[in-house]
Amino acid sequence: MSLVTRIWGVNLHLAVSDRSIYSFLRAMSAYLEPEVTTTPLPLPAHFSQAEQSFSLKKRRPLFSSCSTSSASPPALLSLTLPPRPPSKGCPPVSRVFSQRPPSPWTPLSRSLMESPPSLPLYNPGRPQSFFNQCFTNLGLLGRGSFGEVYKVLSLRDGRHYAVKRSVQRFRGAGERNRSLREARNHESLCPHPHILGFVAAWEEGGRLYIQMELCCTSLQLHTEAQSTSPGHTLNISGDEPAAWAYLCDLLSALRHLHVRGFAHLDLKPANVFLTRSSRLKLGDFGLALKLQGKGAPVGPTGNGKTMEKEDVQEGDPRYMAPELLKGEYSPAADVFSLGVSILELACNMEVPKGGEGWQQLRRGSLPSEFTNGLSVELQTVLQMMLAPELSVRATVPELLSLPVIRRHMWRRRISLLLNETLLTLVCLCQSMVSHCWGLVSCINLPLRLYTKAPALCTPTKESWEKEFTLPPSTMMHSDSGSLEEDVVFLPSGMCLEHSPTFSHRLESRLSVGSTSTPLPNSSPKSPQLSPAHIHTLSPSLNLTHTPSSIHSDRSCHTLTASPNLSPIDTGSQQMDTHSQHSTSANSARRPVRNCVRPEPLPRPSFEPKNLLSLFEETTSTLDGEP
Ligand SMILES: Nc1ncnc2c1ncn2[C@@H]1O[C@H](COP(=O)(O)OP(=O)(O)OP(=O)(O)O)[C@@H](O)[C@H]1O
Ligand SMILES: [Mg+2]
Ligand SMILES: [Mg+2]
Repeated sequence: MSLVTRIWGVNLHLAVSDRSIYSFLRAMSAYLEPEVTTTPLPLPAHFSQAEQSFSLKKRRPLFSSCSTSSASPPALLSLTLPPRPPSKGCPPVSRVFSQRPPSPWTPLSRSLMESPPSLPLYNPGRPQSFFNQCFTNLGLLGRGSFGEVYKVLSLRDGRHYAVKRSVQRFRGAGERNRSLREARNHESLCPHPHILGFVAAWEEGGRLYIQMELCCTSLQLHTEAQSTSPGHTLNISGDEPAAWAYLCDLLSALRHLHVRGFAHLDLKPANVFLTRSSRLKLGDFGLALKLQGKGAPVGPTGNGKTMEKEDVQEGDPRYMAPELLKGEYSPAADVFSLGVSILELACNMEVPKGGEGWQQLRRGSLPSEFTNGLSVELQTVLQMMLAPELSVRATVPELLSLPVIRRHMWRRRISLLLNETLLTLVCLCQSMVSHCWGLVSCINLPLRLYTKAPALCTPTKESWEKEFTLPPSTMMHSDSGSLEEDVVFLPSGMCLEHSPTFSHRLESRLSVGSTSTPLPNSSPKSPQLSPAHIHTLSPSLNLTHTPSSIHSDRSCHTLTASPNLSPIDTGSQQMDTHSQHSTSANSARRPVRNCVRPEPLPRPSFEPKNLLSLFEETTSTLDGEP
């Protein structure tokens, strides 16, 4: 068959036997030909592989912050955008940091400026970083294009938080200012029940650190976990009631932002977080913009003052409002992004990154094959939010005044109130149980002293640090971070990941001593450290249960070190793993059970013991000693 097609004004005569060439050329000419009725929008910079149409959500490997232990780095990375391209116009990193600069700690938030941590918690004279002195790292929660987020235990107040650290060091003043703006914006937007809590921010070693409220997971991971859960069938009808609830929470967050003159500009399910009571919190203010004048749009259609181009960065193209491509920044962009997010969640569909599907959404036409299953009310609200014209698109106050939204808002408030009350009651019960457990431990103590059993102990932070402090000759000065920085992000257990270069550094660190057992998983590509590996690493390493695990379903081991620990035999190791799994729900509240013992003594198991068994075990152990 002969086909005549016109590309860039040139008529091509083709003998087409392959339909795919034909459809490709048609798609190309449809995109390139200027005589189409509506001019297609230019594509955002991130578009490399454009999805041509709408599709159901694909199943992805499950990864949630509540199951970080099973997440491999590739699975995690597949959920995130590619790293941002290196900024132009600044000297190479090696020149900026050729001489390793001292890493002074600079508080950025009001909270830290007004009450910085004092001695003995933080001592600036010590070689450890501020982070390392004030927090225990419990694992990686997630990674975005800008930062890595870790779950931490604050040694100041004993609570758990999330700490976000910028992946790259600032390359120039512009980048630093942009990064610091995230912290400033976040701080000025808190507190609000639907904004992720901000605690503190500081700068150290050319990186930004933001300490914030710890959430269970992101909305993106939550919905993916639900769609991959057993028994869940992949269908067009998503979860409309949940979509209404999400809409209510996020409209409330957006109202708060917009009233304060901010636009988020990166609203998407990955930047929305879920608390244990399933309350949604908007986070990641990396692209948030303080608009000139309350709610005034920025750009050509705004108040005449256009933002400097480098001040504004491109967000995720899937959720991006069409006018952002023309440089018009306003709160209306957030309404569009919220509309796309709700469409995705309500219809369980894959939002197109580009191509015809992307263009179609920006022309205001919803994919009827997906939206037909939704109620008319939700379809109408989505149409109002996804209107391509700024003047037609509904504002947040307009949406909040709709009777259907007001109705759902009430329902949502009541359901959150119930959830949170229930959760408080559960927490109360848990703390009562743990108090009872504490009493039992107190009764055990005199008996242990009497029988001269080794006291239960967890190596102190000081001993841990001592063990992990290398001789100066072995300190590494690579561009990706000093050894000290990796120790800052030292994984505290089997359930966490390392920064990509961590494992081989740990290996070299361990091989400095008498042990030279290599880490089986120590390649930067597979940096996860299994408990079995940790057990076989070195006689100086031991695993202890700590009572500080946050998620009861994920009892974390803590990698600790002590000078005179004995190697752990495989049997007890298996038993540990077993007991950890079988009693994971209780492990968070259980006192530390494994002990530092002299070499010949067998290591006690982690199983809960009563007074009698403890007495018997101790006496038999002492009897067996030479
Ligand atoms: N407070 C938190 N609690 C639990 N998990 C979190 C928290 N903050 C971030 N995360 C996890 O870390 C991931 C990355 O965080 P965040 O979005 O703040 O990083 P980012 O680099 O700014 O991302 P982006 O590429 O969107 O700019 C989130 O998608 C989420 O999975
Ligand atoms: Mg993000
Ligand atoms: Mg961000």
